[in-house]
Amino acid sequence: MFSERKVLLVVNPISGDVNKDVIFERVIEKTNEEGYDLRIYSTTGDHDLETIQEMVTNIKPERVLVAGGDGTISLVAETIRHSEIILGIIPAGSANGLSADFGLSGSIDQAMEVAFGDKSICIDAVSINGDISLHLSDIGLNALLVKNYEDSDTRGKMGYAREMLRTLSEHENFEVRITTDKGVIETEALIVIIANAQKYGTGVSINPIGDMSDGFFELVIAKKLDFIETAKILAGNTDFNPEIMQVVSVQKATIECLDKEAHFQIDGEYKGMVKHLETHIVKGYVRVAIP
Ligand SMILES: Nc1ncnc2c1ncn2[C@@H]1O[C@H](COP(=O)(O)OP(=O)(O)OP(=O)(O)O)[C@@H](O)[C@H]1O
Repeated sequence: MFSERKVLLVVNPISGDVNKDVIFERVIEKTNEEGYDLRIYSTTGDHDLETIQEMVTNIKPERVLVAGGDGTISLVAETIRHSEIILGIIPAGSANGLSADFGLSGSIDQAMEVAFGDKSICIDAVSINGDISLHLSDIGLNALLVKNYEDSDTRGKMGYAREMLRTLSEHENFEVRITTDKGVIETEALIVIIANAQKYGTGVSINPIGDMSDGFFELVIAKKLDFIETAKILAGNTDFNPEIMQVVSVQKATIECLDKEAHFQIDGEYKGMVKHLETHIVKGYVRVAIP
C-alpha cells in the first residue's frame, strides 16, 4: 500500500538490556494498523548521524521513533532539529534519563501509545562548548561516576554500587567561577549541573523548577556534602537538599574551573576533563511526543 504518512524507526541494537525484537514487532503492527509507511534503520556505531540525516531528508517522515538510550535519542534529535517532525521515544537504554523526565515508564505499550499519540512539545537544548545537551550534563562528582562506570566491565546494581564507592573516595572538590547575566558566583563545588530537565535516570530530582520548554536552563551548584548524604544522592535514594545547593535559571553562562580541571559528562556520556565551558540555550530544538 502506498502511503504519504511515513515513519522512520531508528534502533540501537546494543543499547541497554532490552529485547529489540519485541519493539520491531510492535512498531510494524502499529504502523500497519495506522496506515503508515515504515522504514527502519539499525545503528552501527559508525557514521550513524550522516546516514540518519540522509534518510530523514529523503524519506521526509512525519515521525521518527527511537529505540535506544539517551545517546541515540540525541543523535536522532540532531537530524530533525528545528523541524515539525515528531520524535517518539521507546526507552531502550541502560539509564533512560530523558524518558524518565518525559514520564515514560519503560513499558512498550505506553511508549507506543505516546509515540503515535497527538500530544507533543517542542523542547530546548543547551549548547555546551558546541555540543548539544538535551537532558543533564555536569562537571565534578557525577561525571567521575559516569567515567568509572563506563571504564568498569561490570553492569547492574552491584557494579553501580562498587563504582559509586570508588567515585566517592577519588573525588575532590574544585573551585569554580560562574559568570551569568545575573552576576558572578565563585565557590568551592562538589558538582555543577547544567540542567535542561529535572531528574537523573536514577529518579533523583535535582532541578525541581526545570522546564524543558521555557527558554531557560538551570545551573545547580552543590557544595560540600557529607559522605553518607552524597552516597544517598548518587544511589538515587534522596533528592538534593536545597540548603546546600544553589539553583540559577539562565540563558547563557561561562563556567571556569579555577584550581584544577574537572570531569565532564553530557547526557550520560563521559567527555574528559575541562577547565572552561561556554553554555547557552538553544530554544525550540526538537519536537517530542509526550504522554
Ligand atoms: N551496532 C552498534 N554496535 C556498537 N556500538 C553501537 C552500535 N550502534 C550504536 N552504538 C553506540 O551506542 C552508543 C549509544 O548508546 P545509547 O545511548 O543509545 O545506549 P546506552 O548507552 O545503553 O543507554 P543510556 O544512554 O541510557 O545509558 C553510541 O556510543 C554508539 O556509537
